[in-house]
Amino acid sequence: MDILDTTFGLSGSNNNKEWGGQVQPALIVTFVFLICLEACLWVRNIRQKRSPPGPFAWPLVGNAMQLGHLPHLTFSKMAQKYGSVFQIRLGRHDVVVLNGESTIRQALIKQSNEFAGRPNFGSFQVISGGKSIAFGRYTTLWKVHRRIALSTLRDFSTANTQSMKFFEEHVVAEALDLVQVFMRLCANGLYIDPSHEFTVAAANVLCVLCFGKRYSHDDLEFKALLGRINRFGQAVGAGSLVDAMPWLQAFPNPVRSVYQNFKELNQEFFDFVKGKITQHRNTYDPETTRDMSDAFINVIEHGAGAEDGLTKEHVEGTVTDILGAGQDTTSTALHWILLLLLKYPHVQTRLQEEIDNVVGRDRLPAAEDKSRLPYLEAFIYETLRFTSFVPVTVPHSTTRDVDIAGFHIPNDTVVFVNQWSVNHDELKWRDPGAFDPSRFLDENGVINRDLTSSVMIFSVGRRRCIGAQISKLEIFLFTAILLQQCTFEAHPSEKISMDCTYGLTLKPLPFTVSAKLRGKVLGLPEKV
Ligand code: HEM
Repeated sequence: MDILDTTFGLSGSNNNKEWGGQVQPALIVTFVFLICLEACLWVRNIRQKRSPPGPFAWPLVGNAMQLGHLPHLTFSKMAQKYGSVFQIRLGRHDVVVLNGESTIRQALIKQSNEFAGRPNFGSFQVISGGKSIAFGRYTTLWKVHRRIALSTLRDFSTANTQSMKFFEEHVVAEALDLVQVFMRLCANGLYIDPSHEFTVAAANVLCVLCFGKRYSHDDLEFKALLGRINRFGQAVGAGSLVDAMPWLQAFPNPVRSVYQNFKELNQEFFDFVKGKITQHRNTYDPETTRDMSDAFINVIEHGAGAEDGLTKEHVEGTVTDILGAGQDTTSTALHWILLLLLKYPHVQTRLQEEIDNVVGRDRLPAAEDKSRLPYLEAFIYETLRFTSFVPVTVPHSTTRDVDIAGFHIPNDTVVFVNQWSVNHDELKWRDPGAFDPSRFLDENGVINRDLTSSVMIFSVGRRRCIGAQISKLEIFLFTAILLQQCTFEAHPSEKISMDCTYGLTLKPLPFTVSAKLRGKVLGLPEKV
């Protein structure tokens, strides 16, 4: 014990004192050297005027400590100082941040190939068994993979009248089930936290598409799985920090624990999907396509995908991606919608009046009613704009040396796209910090399509979300049906807060709601 104390202990060791005497000045000299080096590089970049400007980056951490709890807000402030294209440093990576509609469109649409990459982050390899579309690098194989995912998703949703009807029926069934769950849980005026119910509803729409199966709101195994997906968005940031600063893995710290957790939850989620795909393979019949898993097995393992070089693992990767990317985002959207209905009861009343006038009380709202419900559409767009709940896209990277706004960006530079800055640009939106659905309507109540297409939440260009169309339809149907059937009331003693938790998606803080039936519930169509 004595030996251990004198060899490794902090006090009473002559060795340590000797080392301390040599190491401390050495550390100080190294640190000063690094600062000088950083300063020289920073000044050189500014002089050259070729690299985008940006704040001074500290050795080792760069600007990581300056981003704060809501980085999109920090980026928007920095853009006011440095311009719409600026550069920060995160650990060992230079990161270019793009802000504002014209700059982002210039990069992601006009120079779409150059900005379509994803950084070569180790943490991205952990996702969807390393075969993710959303986190995959921009290669020829990736393009085939994405094309198959997008066309299969369309075949099962919006490709034609028949697929649209199929998709709509499932969403309507899920929305009506949600009404019944709300009625059961809110009986006798009880207030409930709706987050789990929205998560299950959004996940079920995708599970029906992918596995031909939906789950009960009380299914414990499904509940645990969804909890993992929900934590994904929060934990993915820790992965990126570890990629930027690998030394964070060397000692116990909160980022290291979150990253460890991130790896585990990805593995568990991937294993769940793998089990489902195995069941599909065991009962696969090339003559009958039961659901999207069958369709992916068909095209990837037995069709064009295999010829192009896709493997069996791409089937699991695709389904994991679709469930992961689609569930959390859509349920978060529904969550914000409900919170805003509670905060602005007069908006809720106006929406119900519009639905009652156009649809009535004898049938359910349908997709084809959309064009005759402009205030509802305006309300949904304003929710997407105002909350901007995917404030920054998945990180992009450049695929070759490229120039933008007069600045030179080398190949393989990490690029952050600040969608929030587009939706809150004071030059574009009157009073962007106010929630006002009417901003999208002209004096005759007609929706302004130029404005709605300026709302940026699904990104644009080669990496644009593949689920944009189905989630817009889903959000429309859920909102219309819930509002036609129920009135939602906030807890009288609860302050309605717009504060949120930060991750890949911004989520409202927990709140409670009471739902009251407005009349008789219309009949449930047949469910899977
Ligand atoms: C309101 C709902 C949704 C929002 C706000 C949303 C938003 C986004 C955003 C911002 C991206 C990143 C784009 C970029 O990096 O530039 C993305 C990518 C993606 N989303 Fe969505 N999404 C939603 C729903 C869905 C749904 C329902 C699905 C699947 C059915 C889906 C599948 C994907 C996939 C596969 C990608 C990766 C695309 C790529 O890297 O090429 N998303 N989404």
